[in-house]
Order: sequence, then structure tokens, then C-alpha cells
Amino acid sequence: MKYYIAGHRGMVGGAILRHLEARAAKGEAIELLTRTHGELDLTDQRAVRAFMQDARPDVVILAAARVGGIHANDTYPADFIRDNLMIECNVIHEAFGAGVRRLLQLGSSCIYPRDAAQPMAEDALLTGPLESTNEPYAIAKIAGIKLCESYNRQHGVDYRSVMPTNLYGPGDNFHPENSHVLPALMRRFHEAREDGRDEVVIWGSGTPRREFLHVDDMAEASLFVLDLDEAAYRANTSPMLSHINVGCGEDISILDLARMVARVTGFDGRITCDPTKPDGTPRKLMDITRLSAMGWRARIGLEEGLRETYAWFLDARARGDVRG
Ligand SMILES: NC(=O)C1=CN([C@@H]2O[C@H](COP(=O)(O)OP(=O)(O)OC[C@H]3O[C@@H](n4cnc5c(N)ncnc54)[C@H](OP(=O)(O)O)[C@@H]3O)[C@@H](O)[C@H]2O)C=CC1
Ligand SMILES: C[C@H]1O[C@H](OP(=O)(O)OP(=O)(O)OC[C@H]2O[C@@H](n3cnc4c(=O)[nH]c(N)nc43)[C@H](O)[C@@H]2O)[C@@H](O)[C@@H](O)C1=O
Repeated sequence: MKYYIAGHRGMVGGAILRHLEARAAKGEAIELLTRTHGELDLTDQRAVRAFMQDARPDVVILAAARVGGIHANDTYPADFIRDNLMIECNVIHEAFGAGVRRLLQLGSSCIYPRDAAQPMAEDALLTGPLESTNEPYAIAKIAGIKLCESYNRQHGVDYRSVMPTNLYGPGDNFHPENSHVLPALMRRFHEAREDGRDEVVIWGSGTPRREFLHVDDMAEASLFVLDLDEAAYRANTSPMLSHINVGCGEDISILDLARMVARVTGFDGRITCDPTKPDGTPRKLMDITRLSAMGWRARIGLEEGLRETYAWFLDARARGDVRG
């Protein structure tokens, strides 16, 4: 089987690549195809067509996207909607054109209405207004689900979607402004301890709640969903509600997350909230009944995952190999 992983240098694509490489090393007949962003710009339809026609993968995993935290989404909304729509259209359509029968694409928990009942089940999709800080990105992610469903219905292919909760882990983007909360805080607390500062400021009120999943769990869940036979996938989804939530089932307030990151990084000063920064969605907890019923659950607890990610961060920083 020839797998093409779009976005293999990103956090999730990289983890999926490592998991598939491990399976290949154990003797599974897996051939892995990758292209960097520099080698193949997925917003370029002609280039994507030429690649797909030439490479002819059996399976496509779409983990490439323009990704960022609340500030990046709110500051560059045009880039977030345009790039993600184009990447999805090009990869999904050109995979279909090259005869790919199975594809997995990654969406996000921000597809659900801002005030969705918690935990958020798959059928909360399109039942209410979205959170304004990431509406353009969310619209593109919803379009990705609907693209897969439409190709399935019209062309009889088997294109699946997973909706991850907030992710973290090795390979994350640690940019001070554009990253997600967890890598941003890890870096900020680490640097405050290194510089001997006694205060760290976190954005917003500290009261929003988020659910965090380690990227290795996400890679496992993605491959678990991809590997389900068609009957099992269909039995647990429906043609017009085909996506599957991926989470760990527990959330935490941003202030408590900050306290945990402080503990892990060894910072023992004050934590202050900056209410001039946006909170975003008040709460995002996934209902994971669908995935649990299929037999998958997360393995890595948050504090354990934070410790492992911090160890990775220290190593990567020493090598000068931290993104952002
Ligand atoms: N991180 C998270 O918390 C969450 C992520 N997700 C979803 O998971 C998926 C993977 O995210 P994650 O791994 O965190 O993101 P990353 O930013 O780590 O990785 C995304 C990858 O996509 C590549 N890429 C972006 N634009 C293009 C392009 N035009 N052509 C080719 N490659 C491109 C990037 O390359 P380059 O860096 O060179 O641009 C990068 O390697 C995305 O669909 C995201 O929406 C969903 C929920 C939460
Ligand atoms: C994955 C998900 O990611 C984004 O949505 P988000 O969950 O709001 O993401 P976030 O991680 O950036 O923030 C979570 C919370 O944390 C608070 N916060 C505190 N201090 C910092 C801080 O220093 N940086 C950041 N980024 N946030 C901080 C912040 O104010 C917010 O209340 C969307 O892009 C969306 O499209 C999406 O899919």
C-alpha cells in the first residue's frame, strides 16, 4: 500500500509518519510518499494534479493545513480560509482523479457552534453560530467534511474525516504569538524561569476550558479510523454526518493548564491574566462516544504528556530546532 501523507513536516503529519514508519519496520508492506511545502504547494492545483497522477497513492492522509492559535486565526482570517479551502479542494479532488479510494482528512473541534452543548457530539455540526475568532478557518474545515461526504455520495469512494480536539506534543509550533496556548505557555514559562522573572502573563480571563490530546494519541486514532473496514466505518457514521470526534474526554481551565505548565517547567512565580486578550470559545469538550464505541481511547495523560513534550522542547532547543 502506498500512503501519501500531506503535511508530514507538521506536528500531526510527522507523528503519523513515525507511526507508519514503525509499522513498515515491523514488516508491513507500506510505502510512504511525502513532499515538503517547498516541493509541492498544495494550494497549486496543477502541481497537485501532476503529483497525484505521477505518484498514484493508494491512500491519502491530509494533515496539511494553515494552522494557528487564536491570535493567528483572528489576525490572518483571509489566509486561513483561502489556504485551507484550496488545500482541501486540490488534495481531495486530485486524489479522486488519480483513483484514490481511501482518504483521511483532519478537521478541528472549532467546527462546532460557539455555544454548543457540552460535550459536543458530531450532530452538533451546523446547529448554531461559530466562534468569531476562528469562523473562517472553521468554515474551511466544515467544507472539508462536506467535500469528503459529497465525493462519497456521488462517486462511491471512501473519504473519512476526524475532528481532533486541541493537540500538543513534539514538533509543535512554539511561536510566541501565532501558536496555540500550550506551546506558547511552555515557552513563556521556560523563558521566565531562565531569565529569573517572577511573573508570567497569560491571555484572556483564564476561565475558558480546553481539552488537550497528545499528538501520538492523535496519530494512533487517525490510523485506527483509517484502518477500519468500510462496513465498520459506515455502521458508526452516516453519509451526511460522517466525521468522527477525537479527544480524551477531559478538559481543564486555561488557568489550571498554566499552573500545570508552571509546575512542569519549574517556574514558581506569579501567574497573571490579561483580560484585554480574547478568550475565544468558552468551552470545547468533545463527545467521544462514537470513537469509544469503535474501540479506541487515548493513552497519554496531560501531565505525563506535558513532561514528555517539555523534555523534547529542551532537546530541540539545544539543537536549535524549535519551530516558531
Ligand atoms: N494543532 C492543533 O491543536 C490542531 C490541529 N488540527 C488539524 O490537524 C492538522 C495538522 O495540524 P498540525 O500538525 O498541528 O499543523 P502544523 O502547522 O504543525 O502542520 C501543518 C503542515 O502543513 C503544511 N502546509 C501548510 N500549508 C501548505 C501548503 N500550501 N502546501 C503544502 N504544505 C502545507 C505545513 O508546512 P509549512 O510549515 O512548511 O507551511 C506543515 O508542515 C490540520 O488539519 C489542523 O487543522 C485540528 C485541531 C487541533
Ligand atoms: C485548535 C484550535 O485553536 C484555536 O482556538 P483556541 O482553542 O481558542 O486556541 P488557542 O490554543 O490559541 O487558545 C486557547 C485559549 O488559551 C488562551 N491563552 C492564554 N494564553 C495564551 C497564549 O499565550 N497563547 C494562546 N494562543 N492562547 C492563550 C486563549 O486566550 C484561549 O482562551 C483556533 O485557532 C481554532 O481554530 C482551533 O482549531
